[in-house]
Amino acid sequence: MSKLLEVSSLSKVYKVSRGLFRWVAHTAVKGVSFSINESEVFALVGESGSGKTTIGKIILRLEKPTEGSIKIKGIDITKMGKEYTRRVSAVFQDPFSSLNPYMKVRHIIEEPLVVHHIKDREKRVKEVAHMVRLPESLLDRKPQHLSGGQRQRVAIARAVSLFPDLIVADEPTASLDATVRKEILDLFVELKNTGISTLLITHDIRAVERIADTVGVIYAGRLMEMGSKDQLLKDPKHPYTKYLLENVPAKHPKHRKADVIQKEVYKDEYHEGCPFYWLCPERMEVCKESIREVLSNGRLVTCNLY
Ligand SMILES: Nc1ncnc2c1ncn2[C@@H]1O[C@H](COP(=O)(O)OP(=O)(O)OP(=O)(O)O)[C@@H](O)[C@H]1O
Repeated sequence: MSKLLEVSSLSKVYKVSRGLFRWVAHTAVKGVSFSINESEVFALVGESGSGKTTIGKIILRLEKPTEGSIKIKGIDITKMGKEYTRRVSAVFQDPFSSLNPYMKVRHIIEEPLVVHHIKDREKRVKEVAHMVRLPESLLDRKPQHLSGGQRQRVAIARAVSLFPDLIVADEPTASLDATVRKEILDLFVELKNTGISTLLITHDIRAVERIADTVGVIYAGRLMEMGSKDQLLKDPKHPYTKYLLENVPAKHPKHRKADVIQKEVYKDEYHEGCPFYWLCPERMEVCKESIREVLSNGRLVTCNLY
């Protein structure tokens, strides 16, 4: 498989206001590197506030990185013009707010084709509607007359209308019920089989289990572990990955473990040490000061235990 997207040493520091004329630096992403192959579903999984969306936004060129670079097929994305929006598209969590309520579905799907001066648009709209299993009879409706699942199909149809190389899908199923969620997730596998890769951004391990090929686990802006889905789910190495897997929401709340992750750990004081230090059952003194990245056979573990 050949490499499609290469993210190298990506960092993002936000300036956060702390009152009048007072700003503090907040590191949302720190030294993250990974690559996505052609026809691959790469899942970036982590809790709320871990930096997943920020990485997605940087890949979509909606945010600028503080450090690091991103290349698509070897070309730096900052050197690419409008062509980049043809190659990389996005699907967001809430299709209702991301779709124009005043436009008919066919025009929503057609919009990127107009921007890129594509001919034969009517044919292409029908083709992509078929690809995402959106009945043609819905093309003349407006988003408010569709169900949540149908709206997300419209958002995906628009995202694939230019046959991109990559879709950045940020929590694409978070607002859907369980059955529709599975159907929408399976769509990304079908798209993969047509050559479209997906970066799935999610906090949901079950979504990862269902469709990912490769998984990156992110915590407090750092990539803690990365490997194939089987490696990661069957043989997790990092104590944080183990924590995440042990805390996959149980079907009934009374079977869930206590949520021990405290928001206070998202502080910037442990610059060079492990951000999971205070919660890690296997922590060592050295983890306060430094953290080691071990890469072997494409599997990464950012932990002093290895
Ligand atoms: N524009 C911004 N200014 C300042 N801080 C920000 C900004 N955007 C994000 N952050 C902070 O950066 C960190 C990472 O946020 P991000 O949205 O990337 O996390 P996430 O893992 O996607 O979480 P969620 O699933 O809740 O969106 C958080 O601490 C967040 O508060």
